[in-house]
Formats: sequence, C-alpha cells, structure tokens
Amino acid sequence: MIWAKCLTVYAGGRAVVECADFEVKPGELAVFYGPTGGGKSSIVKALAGIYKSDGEYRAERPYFIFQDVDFNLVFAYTDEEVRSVACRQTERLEISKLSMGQRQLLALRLALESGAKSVILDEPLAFLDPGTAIKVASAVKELRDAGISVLVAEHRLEFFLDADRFYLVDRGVQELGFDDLLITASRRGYGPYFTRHWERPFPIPKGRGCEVIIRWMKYPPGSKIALMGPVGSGKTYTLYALAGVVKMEGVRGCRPVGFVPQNPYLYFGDIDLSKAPREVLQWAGLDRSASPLRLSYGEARLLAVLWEVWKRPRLLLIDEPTAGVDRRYAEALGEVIANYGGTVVFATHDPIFAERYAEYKIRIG
Ligand SMILES: Nc1ncnc2c1ncn2[C@@H]1O[C@H](COP(=O)(O)OP(=O)(O)OP(=O)(O)O)[C@@H](O)[C@H]1O
Repeated sequence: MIWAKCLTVYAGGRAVVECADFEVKPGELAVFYGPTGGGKSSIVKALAGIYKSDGEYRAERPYFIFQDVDFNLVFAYTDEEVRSVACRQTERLEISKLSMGQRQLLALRLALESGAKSVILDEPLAFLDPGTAIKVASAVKELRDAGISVLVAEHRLEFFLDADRFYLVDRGVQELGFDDLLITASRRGYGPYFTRHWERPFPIPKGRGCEVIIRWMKYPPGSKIALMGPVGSGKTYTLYALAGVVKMEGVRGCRPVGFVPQNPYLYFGDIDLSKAPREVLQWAGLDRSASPLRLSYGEARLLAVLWEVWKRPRLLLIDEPTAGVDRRYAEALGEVIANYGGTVVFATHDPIFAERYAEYKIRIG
C-alpha cells in the first residue's frame, strides 16, 4: 500500500507540491503524469525520505527505482547480488556494458525479488526506444500482477494506458479519469498531444554551421539532423565520433563543438550559474546563485541546451533532447534547435519530434 494525506513537499526551502492526497492499493498501478517541473520527482524523493515534507504518508516495504537507474544497480547492491539475479539470463555481467533498457529490466527484476510490497519508479521509460519501452512497461505491470502497489512517474503515458489510477501532478495532485487527464493536460498546454507555445521568445543567437559527414554522406552547414534507431545501435557513439572523441569510419564533425549529454545534470557537474549568459538566466527566470542541480530534469535539459547554444558552437550535438520532458518542453527544445544557425545533430527515440524538427533523419543500426 502507498498513500499520502495532505502531503506538502519542500525543496530548496519552498513548497513545490502542496497538500497532495493519493493512494495505490496492493495489486494496483498508478501513474503520476504532469508538466516538467510539476513535482513528480519531488514527491518520489519525499516518499523516500530525501525531501522534507509535512502531512502523512506511507509506502509499505518500499523499493525505489530513481531516474538514474545506476543508483540502484551500482550503489544499492553488491556486484554479487546483482549477478545472482542477472546471471540466470546472462553468463557474464558487466553493468557498464548493459543498455539503458537492460539496466531498467535488471532493476525491475531486483525489485520483484526484493520482497517489496510497494515499488516507486521515476521515469523508467525516459531513454528507451518504443520496442524496449514496451518490454520495460510490461515488467512494471508484472509487479502489479504480483500484488505489489506500483507508482510510476512517467511522461510517456501511452505505455501505461491500462493503469488503475491516474494522478495529475502540477504543484498539487489530482486524481482524474484517463479522458479528463488528457483534456486537462492538453488545456493547460503540456500535452500529451496539443501544446501551447511559450509566451516568451527564446534568446537564440544566430550562430554559423559547418558541413558534417555521417555514414559517408555530406550534410551542408546549418543542417538539422536526427539520428534514430533502437537502444544500443550506436547513436551516442556516432555523436562522440562527431565530437572527435572517438574515431568512426565515414563520420566527421567540426569545431567548435557543443555537447549536451543524455543526463543534463552531468552537463552541469558541479558548476554554478555565475558564468551563464544573462539572456539565458533572464529567460529561465533564474538568478546566478541558483544551482542547476536543483532544477527538475526537463528544466535542466532546456537550460543546458540554451547555454550551449550561447557558446555558438558550429556543431551542436544533443543526446536525447526530449527524454523525460513534457511536450511543451519538447517543443521548446525543438524551437531552439530549428532556429539556431549552427549545424545540430541529435539522437532521438521520438519520431514526432524528429519529423517536426529535423531536415534529415538517419537510421543507425
Ligand atoms: N533540491 C531542490 N532545490 C530547489 N528546487 C528544487 C529542488 N528539487 C526540485 N526543485 C524544484 O521543484 C520543482 C519540481 O521539480 P521536480 O523535479 O519534482 O519536477 P518533475 O515533475 O519531476 O519534473 P521532470 O518531469 O522534469 O522530471 C521544480 O521547479 C524544481 O526546480
């Protein structure tokens, strides 16, 4: 059983979610859906006791799978414990060589075998291609079928249409039927299907592009190129080759190059905002004393892309721009990509995004 009664969650000294009520009974699957920055991860962290909160909550024998699934595999278990579960499927196991989908499946198997009565997952599908996302979503549903209370925070609603409960998380929490959830989210402008444009235009510098070569084909300066293909097909590796970090036949990038990795928090590392361009900070409504690591995933991704664009690279590389963001943020990122004068290559699992914002789509793998 998972439940909360008037749960208020605090982050960075302010209430980011107010007086939330929700419950997930044994054998039920509930979905938290809502805008980027709406507070989904903050509630998950409050349930885990990491963020401060008021009100009451309980998660019976809980097991958490955080946005960064490596936390589960690398820190929570010994290598032997992970292997004892994984090696029933594979003879040898090196976590670093597993794809994101394999890592998620492994974490889910560990959850199933842990004897947990409630499992709470934050964005399990964020980095997965549709085929792998279906497998991981089925593994999540197996937990429900085993009588566990399952709560999943996810932007990719289409994989959990058969959930038992839907909660809209937008600074508060509201239980809605599926149709009402779609209508309310669309009206408020964060998807899943219709989005509202940002009121403020983006501060995007002009920039100048360069020619790139991918799979022996030349693409002219300023091209917007999507790399598509299943997980593990080599999209990120191709981006590394374009960045000049590794060598790959038939691939050539140029300099200066900008790179925004899959995990936007890695982009920021431990730097603060004191060197960020004024235009970007103003646009994002942030002040220089804020830490980017305190932003939500989607907020951090958009800030990283805008910041990188302001360095005016001739070639901008972005790994999975829309992973873990709502449609409104996806659209914002698309606008930045489309309007920047430099060459932009991005790896994506999002066909709608690629169709809309890329001039060239290259199948990898
Ligand atoms: N440690 C923190 N310090 C200050 N503010 C924070 C902190 N953690 C989260 N926030 C803020 O709380 C709000 C909710 O963030 P949260 O990460 O919970 O959103 P989310 O719904 O999970 O978003 P996403 O879909 O992008 O992951 C955001 O405005 C974020 O900037």
